[in-house]
Amino acid sequence: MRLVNNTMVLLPWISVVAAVTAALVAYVKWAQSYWWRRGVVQTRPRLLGDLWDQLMRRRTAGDVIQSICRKHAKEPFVGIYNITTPILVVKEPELINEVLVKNFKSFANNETVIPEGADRAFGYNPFFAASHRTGKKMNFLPRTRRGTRRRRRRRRRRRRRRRRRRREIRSADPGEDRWKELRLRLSRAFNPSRVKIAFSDMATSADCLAHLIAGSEPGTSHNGLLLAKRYTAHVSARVLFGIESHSLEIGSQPGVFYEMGHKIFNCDFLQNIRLMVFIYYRPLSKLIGYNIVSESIVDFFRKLIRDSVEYRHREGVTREDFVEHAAKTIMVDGKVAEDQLSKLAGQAINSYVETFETSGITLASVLLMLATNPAQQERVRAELKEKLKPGEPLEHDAVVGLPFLEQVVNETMRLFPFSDTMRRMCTKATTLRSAEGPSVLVEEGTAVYIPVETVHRDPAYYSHPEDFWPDHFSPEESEGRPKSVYLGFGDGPRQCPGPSVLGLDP
Ligand code: HEM
Repeated sequence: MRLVNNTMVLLPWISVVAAVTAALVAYVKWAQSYWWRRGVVQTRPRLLGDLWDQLMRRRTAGDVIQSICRKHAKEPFVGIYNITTPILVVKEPELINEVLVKNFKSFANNETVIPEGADRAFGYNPFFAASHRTGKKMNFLPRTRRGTRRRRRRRRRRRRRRRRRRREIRSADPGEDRWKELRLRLSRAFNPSRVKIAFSDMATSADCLAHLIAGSEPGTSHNGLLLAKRYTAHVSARVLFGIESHSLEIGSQPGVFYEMGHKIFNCDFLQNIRLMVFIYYRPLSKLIGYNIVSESIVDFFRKLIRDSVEYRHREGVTREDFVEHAAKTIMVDGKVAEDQLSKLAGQAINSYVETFETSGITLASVLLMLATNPAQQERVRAELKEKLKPGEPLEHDAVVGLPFLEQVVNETMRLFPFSDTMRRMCTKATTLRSAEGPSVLVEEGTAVYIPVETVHRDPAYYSHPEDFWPDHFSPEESEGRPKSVYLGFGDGPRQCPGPSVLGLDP
């Protein structure tokens, strides 16, 4: 009797929970039919979308998207969902070129934009900076005629969603071309004389690395990733700050520069949560704050800049590098202007990250590929022996003239691209038309993903897609291959400036 009474009391609550759950599921399923409603082939997402495995860190985004693309091999684009947010994955090379290069105006931003000053480090990185927007009001969809009450309600909901999306983009975008300004600053910082000094620093660091390896006990095995990152930490400290970091000294620990670089990407629990929120639910980032890089790292760089600027001012030392640029900005009447220091620390962290992490991982991958492919390693050695004179200092021109080594680096980045998925944001509504297939109207505020790993391993463009085969980049094999199917450094106006600042052809 009591059991029946209890059930009667709970029944309304159970009904409410069941109704709310049903409504929620119905909403999610409706939202996840966005592409289907527009006639675009889409996945059959789970309740939490297609990128759930990436969120749970079970698989990389590149891997998840590659599986989806292979399932829909014939489609020029596929619709997927991050929970309920629609994303368009563009696979056809001509359309990739359209998104990255030809129609840059419509895809001018990366998916993630951090407003200036919102993050103490990444708010100063061109990658996260918004580019110019036209400011015109967009007509997202063709106007439909008067319909039933249900249709009108749907249209109203759609309009509300669009307004929300516009607001989101505008609040992240200060309205000016901040991206252009940051790119310009970067290219000015790396003028030819600056690159010459940087190259001699790299050569000195390479000598230190060679000494470290030669000085180890016979039979010692080295961790390739650790060695590569100790090298890039050494180079970055010299090139950017003119400091001898000791990260390549025999028998010593990797040093504080290595530790700092490591800490930026291996953040603590709280920073990890901020990072997850930042990637998956950005509106919340505005509430809890971006600041993905921890305060202790910013403090380290703040102190480094202050001490270096003061030291150089005291001793009359000049050297064309980041510290010199900092000194021009923050030295006022022989004193450091503290209010500018945090901004410069943010810029320093970005410059450090760009050299330490990307180049370190790429170098480690090259070492791994050469170690596991002795025949290709032999070809690299033969080229080095032929072109470089033993005992002579390493020269920029000599290194640039090593075509097989370049093929090896390109092939490594084909198999292990630093960015396995490039993520752009539609900044101006546009229609993407595939050569022979369907078209899609991409609305402002829709994320467009380029599946780099998928195109890099497409047998239509690479004869040995899953193997390490540097001849993929020989002049004969490269001939006729569409440019957009190799994206080691990206493409278009937002392409990585790294190779060009070093005088290389990206
Ligand atoms: C092997 C080393 C490197 C690799 C593999 C690499 C890779 C990349 C990739 C894939 C992108 C995205 C490009 C796009 O969205 O189209 C990028 C962007 C960028 N890279 Fe690199 N990079 C490397 C080294 C460097 C270096 C040394 C610098 C410093 C000069 C640098 C500065 C940047 C910047 C500032 C961006 C953002 C560009 C923008 O959005 O305008 N990178 N990099």
